[in-house]
Amino acid sequence: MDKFIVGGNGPLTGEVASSGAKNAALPILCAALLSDAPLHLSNVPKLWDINTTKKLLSQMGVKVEQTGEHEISLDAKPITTHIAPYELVRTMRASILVLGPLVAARGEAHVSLPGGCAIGARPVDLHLMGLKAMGAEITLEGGFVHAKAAKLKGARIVFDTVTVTGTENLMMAATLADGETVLENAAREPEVVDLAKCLRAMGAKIEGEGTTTIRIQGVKALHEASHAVLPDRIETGTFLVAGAATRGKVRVTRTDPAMLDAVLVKLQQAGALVRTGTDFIEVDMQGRRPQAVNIHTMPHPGFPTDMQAQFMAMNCLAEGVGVVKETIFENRFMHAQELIRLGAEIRIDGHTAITTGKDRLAAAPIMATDLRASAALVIAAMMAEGETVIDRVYHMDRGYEDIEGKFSALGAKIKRVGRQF
Ligand SMILES: CC(=O)N[C@H]1[C@@H](OP(=O)(O)OP(=O)(O)OC[C@H]2O[C@@H](n3ccc(=O)[nH]c3=O)[C@H](O)[C@@H]2O)O[C@H](CO)[C@@H](O)[C@@H]1O
Ligand SMILES: C=C(OP(=O)(O)O)C(=O)O
Repeated sequence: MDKFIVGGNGPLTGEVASSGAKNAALPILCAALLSDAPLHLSNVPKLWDINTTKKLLSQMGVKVEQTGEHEISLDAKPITTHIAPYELVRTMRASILVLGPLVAARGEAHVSLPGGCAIGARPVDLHLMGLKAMGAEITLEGGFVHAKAAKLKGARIVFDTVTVTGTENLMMAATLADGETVLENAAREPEVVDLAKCLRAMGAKIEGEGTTTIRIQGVKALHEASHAVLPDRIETGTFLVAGAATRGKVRVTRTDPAMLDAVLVKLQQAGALVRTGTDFIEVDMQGRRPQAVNIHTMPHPGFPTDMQAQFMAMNCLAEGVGVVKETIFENRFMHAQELIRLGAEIRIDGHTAITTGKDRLAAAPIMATDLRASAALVIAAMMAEGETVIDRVYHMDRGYEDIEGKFSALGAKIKRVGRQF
């Protein structure tokens, strides 16, 4: 199993380019199932989750062709099966995103239930509730969701909780339903907007993405299209926090500052000078120690749960006390125990983590428990004295392209041991 060896270093400085967004690319790859015509994608990041999705679609009979380093063309015409097996789904929860497109376009889907994961229970009841409202017959058996519908019907669906992949699944399903579907209390994440943009390029009729009400008029069929995946705001935010935590100056290019409003406010509160242009963001700590910040995770445009762990890492060596409240997932503090192994002072009280900034952290063997926890541990290890060994970095490979290459370009001492990705 791969490990990272991370040496403590001074301020990170320099420039890195953002890759395409994992959380936009995954639903967009699944959208290919909606059509018998090819879908050509660019700016697709090189990640394990993308490989898993390619495998999942290929084993269904979809023709998946890597046409360039970051380009993929898909053709779902030759599809032979509508089964998403447990072996693939258990390694990537986002596999549930094949459910809506399969029922809508192929009339049937057998998708393994994803189950819980390191950050929480993560049920998919709202995905199923929406498909039922659209007329699908749903049964659960042997750990699988079986969904059937000769033709889905438009419906008004009110989410009682904001769900990103739930919104995406039902938006995709609705593109081919009879009549109008209205999604109320829909997720407003930029990745939902990017999916709508891709679906529209395929011929779907969608309005209101990026607001809490999305209207979809079903069409008979979708056609050939091309789409460039939007930049990864969480990857961008991770490099910016690493810059701030190490008292450095980091610029991330090929990004969009408008997607990171809540994160940039927190970086400013931490004491960073933040400069933005149309496609870059720069943080500059001017050598200063960061101030601890308080975080309250919320659906977009609130502070993203996927940035919570990285800010907690920064708070460990910051000036003062930082209170982090996690409201999206019930178990997203696994990184805290590992940060404590590096000498951090963190008290967990239910869904709140209270960090008191220390003067120093020191290296220790630690273990990554999920994707963003891994990023937090790398940031903390860069601030710790000595060489930290981080185990189970396969979590990080799920969602960060060439993470050690990009951190090294900023001056980090990070080395992978074991198999290369
Ligand atoms: C592939 C992808 O895009 N993953 C993102 C997506 O995950 P994902 O789409 O799985 O997260 P959701 O937005 O669905 O989850 C939000 C909350 O809703 C609950 N819920 C969700 C669905 C459901 O049917 N019932 C239910 O109760 C969840 O348990 C959670 O408490 O959004 C999360 C929240 O921004 C991010 O952390 C993930 O990175
Ligand atoms: C939680 C995440 O991803 P997933 O929903 O794929 O587990 C994430 O991207 O931080």
